Amino acid sequence: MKLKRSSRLIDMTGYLLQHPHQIVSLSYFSDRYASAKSSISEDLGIVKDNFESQGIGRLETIAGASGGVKYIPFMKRDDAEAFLRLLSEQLSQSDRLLPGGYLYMTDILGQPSYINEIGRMIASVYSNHSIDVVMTMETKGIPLAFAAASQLNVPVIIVRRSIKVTEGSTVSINYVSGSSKRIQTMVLPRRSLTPGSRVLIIDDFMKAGGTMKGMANLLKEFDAEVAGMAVLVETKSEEPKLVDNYLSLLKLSMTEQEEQFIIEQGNYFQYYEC
Ligand SMILES: O=P(O)(O)OC[C@H]1C[C@H](OP(=O)(O)OP(=O)(O)O)[C@H](O)[C@@H]1O
Repeated sequence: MKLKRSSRLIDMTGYLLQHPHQIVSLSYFSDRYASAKSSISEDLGIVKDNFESQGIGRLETIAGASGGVKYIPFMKRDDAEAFLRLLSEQLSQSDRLLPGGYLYMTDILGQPSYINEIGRMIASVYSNHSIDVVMTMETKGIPLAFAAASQLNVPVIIVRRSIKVTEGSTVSINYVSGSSKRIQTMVLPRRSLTPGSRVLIIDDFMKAGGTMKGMANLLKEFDAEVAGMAVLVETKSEEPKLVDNYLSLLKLSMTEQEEQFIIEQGNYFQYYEC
């Protein structure tokens, strides 16, 4: 369809935002808008400048016959800090503290506007880590995993607590979740991962880190590698954690009697590169 430049720019922006981490050729846009590649190239320059000035992300150019442009979602630091302040304020409501040092977050995990921003923050850190798959443990980590995976344009695999007849042959391991101090089981269908896959592990909450460690150990059974670990909230207690090199957006600190708590910034910005 032949469009004037302003309409092309709007449609092109929408298309790129809906196809993160995917190479889109100039020929595709040239055909889509019945416009010369030189015009498309100028359009993409305008979109690129706007993405970067607005902190929406980056537009990478890939040369060669199979080249084109690729939209890389990226949240600029000011926006990330502002969002963490908002999230921290929400999670600091006094009635959120649960027995056992947990935090009630189910409402946040069910709110797409929050989940999408958290996904974008995590994807901003791992956009150039060659992630093949995002992995999480049922249940509360699932929305976070999908939000990050959609921004990274990779699939999600979900670790289950028990064998499901609907998932074919499976690999299972036992682990100790520091939270419960009980031996628990992790199960993943054998066909979930190919050897050598680079996996980003995501969860909503980390206490002792046993769940994250279990998922990292499960990957060894598939000859896959941990390319990153990210949690929304970690606890300040239960140090040292059972895993290292994980990213947390927020940190929960409690008084001795576990009656009062504060939400602090996690270690996110140690991993964040402008
Ligand atoms: O760091 P750890 O000491 O291992 O604890 C973190 C676990 C515990 C909690 O899961 P649960 O609330 O037990 O399970 P679900 O996500 O299904 O609600 C959380 O979602 C992490 O997966």
